[in-house]
Amino acid sequence: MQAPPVTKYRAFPPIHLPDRQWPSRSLDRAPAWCSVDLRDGNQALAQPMSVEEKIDYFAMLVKIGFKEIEVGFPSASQIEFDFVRRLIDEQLIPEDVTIQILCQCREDLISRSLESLQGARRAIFHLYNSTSPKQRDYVFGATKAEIVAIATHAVGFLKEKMQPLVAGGTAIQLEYSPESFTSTELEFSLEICEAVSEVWQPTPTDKIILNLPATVEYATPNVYADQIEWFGKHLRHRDRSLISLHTHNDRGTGIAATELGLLAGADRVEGTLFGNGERTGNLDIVTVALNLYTHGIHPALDFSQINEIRDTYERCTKLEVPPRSPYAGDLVFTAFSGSHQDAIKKSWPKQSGEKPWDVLYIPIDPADIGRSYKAIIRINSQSGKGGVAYILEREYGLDLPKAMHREVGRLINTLADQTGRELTSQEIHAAFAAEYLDRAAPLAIQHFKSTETETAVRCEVSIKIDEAVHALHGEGNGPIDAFVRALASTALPKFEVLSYSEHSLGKGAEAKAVSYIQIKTAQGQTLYGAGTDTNIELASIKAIVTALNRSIAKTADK
Ligand SMILES: CC(=O)SCCNC(=O)CCNC(=O)[C@H](O)C(C)(C)COP(=O)(O)OP(=O)(O)OC[C@H]1O[C@@H](n2cnc3c(N)ncnc32)[C@H](O)[C@@H]1OP(=O)(O)O
Ligand SMILES: CC(C)C(=O)C(=O)O
Repeated sequence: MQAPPVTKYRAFPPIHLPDRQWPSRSLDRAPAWCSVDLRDGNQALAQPMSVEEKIDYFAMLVKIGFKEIEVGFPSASQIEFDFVRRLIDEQLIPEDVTIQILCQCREDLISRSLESLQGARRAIFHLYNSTSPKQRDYVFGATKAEIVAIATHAVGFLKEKMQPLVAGGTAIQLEYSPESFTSTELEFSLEICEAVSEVWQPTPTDKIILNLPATVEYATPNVYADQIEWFGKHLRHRDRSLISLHTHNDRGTGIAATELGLLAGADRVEGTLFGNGERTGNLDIVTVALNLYTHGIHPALDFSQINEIRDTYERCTKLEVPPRSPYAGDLVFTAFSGSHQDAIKKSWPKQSGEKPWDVLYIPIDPADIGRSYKAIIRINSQSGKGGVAYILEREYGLDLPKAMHREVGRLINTLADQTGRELTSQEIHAAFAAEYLDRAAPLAIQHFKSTETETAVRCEVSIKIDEAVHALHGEGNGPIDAFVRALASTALPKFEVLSYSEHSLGKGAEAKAVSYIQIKTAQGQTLYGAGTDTNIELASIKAIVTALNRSIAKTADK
């Protein structure tokens, strides 16, 4: 970083809006929502979704209740085009849902996009061109007048070329985005939007959508609100326009900017589930919608099964919802700290069905979105290794070493995938025990005894390998080392012990030791075994044996 003074970057200039109204307003209704997951979200994925994944994702968006869904950029690629065709040809678009497509202001792309829409009942045709001084200069090498002409020419071209489609029964609504709006002079954004409207000729019953994007977030959210309020105040035909917000999250305040933009008078919000999108992402619609809900405003989107939604999202995007992501993250309904747990425990019983939600530290009833306060112990195919380790520790006293979490997590995740439902803690423990504690083949320890000599530890071992019993002995710097050396005399795979940890399990006469041992085979495979016994040495020996049994089984599976 540059040493002070920081001259490399400049502050964003404030907006002159002395009579701004938005700071004293409150949100009192849900905006119109438009999901751009399948376009802005998809275009930001290293591996864009397949047509099948897009179909699944679209069905989920419909189920959530989105009435406007930007489904892609059909002139960009065959896959995007084919997806739009499938939606239309297979009649997958419900009556009350409008698809939206994005297109640059270029004739060939407009024509191709219109082709993709043949037979649709309705569509929002979303045209954009970038308007900021830097974009005008670097990307287009064009004057303001030329930038306006790019947009108005495209709108005129669209209006003319869409006539056969319209005559065939497709209703087209125009959305225009002055891309890089927040970095554009407000007067120029207004000028270009009005020029576009002039060509399109919207009416109060057939409005134009003017989408004002924070293409890259450069300023604090209050600046965005000022820009939106300024734009709405100065727009000539406000009653013929819907003002739409489209924020990104470069400074981490995309959600705040959207909420303030709504206070500033916007009608509509574009965003994605869990904020997927370019760079740091788009606005997270889940959060804005549930923020409204927790203020007593129904968002008209249904997130009552948020785990399922997250599951489809993760499967289709190959992204993960971070554990601290509002509402949907694994850990957001989990209190680890004692004072939080105490306050929750005390306030929860005071909650009655009639009263407004008031449980301390939990701003939303987890049940409303299909979650529970014990979310960490709700393990399904979405759950992480931390949750599995937490359950094994909390319910069974098994304090797995951190490095073991990943492989145990994977084991449980596979099981959850296979069952396709949430797993109970008993099922998780049973799966852990079967894999790590009770694996008694092909090796089974029958007898182990160690004795200390003056210089080393010596062990006598009786071990079953497949069905044959072997008597072995070895010497090392401790019982584990001696056992490893004893096994070296057999035909078993060679390995070394990478890590070892143990703790006691239970108290008093019933107490046992549990031991976790990580081995590395000569082939470079690293994996854990675990063992319990009243004898601490034997617990470790059993852990080595299960690690070896697992290794042999995995090698055989390959
Ligand atoms: C902020 C956003 O997210 S906007 C959406 C961005 N999304 C995408 O770009 C995903 C899909 N896009 C694509 O697949 C491709 O960009 C295509 C198919 C649309 C176009 O491909 P190509 O023409 O091969 O390349 P490319 O996008 O680089 O085109 C750049 C040209 O378009 C011009 N251009 C860029 N945006 C626009 C626009 N909105 N309207 C008109 N012209 C534009 C550029 O000035 C440049 O012109 P030049 O060739 O005279 O220098
Ligand atoms: C096309 C526009 C709306 C866009 O995606 C952006 O500016 O981020």
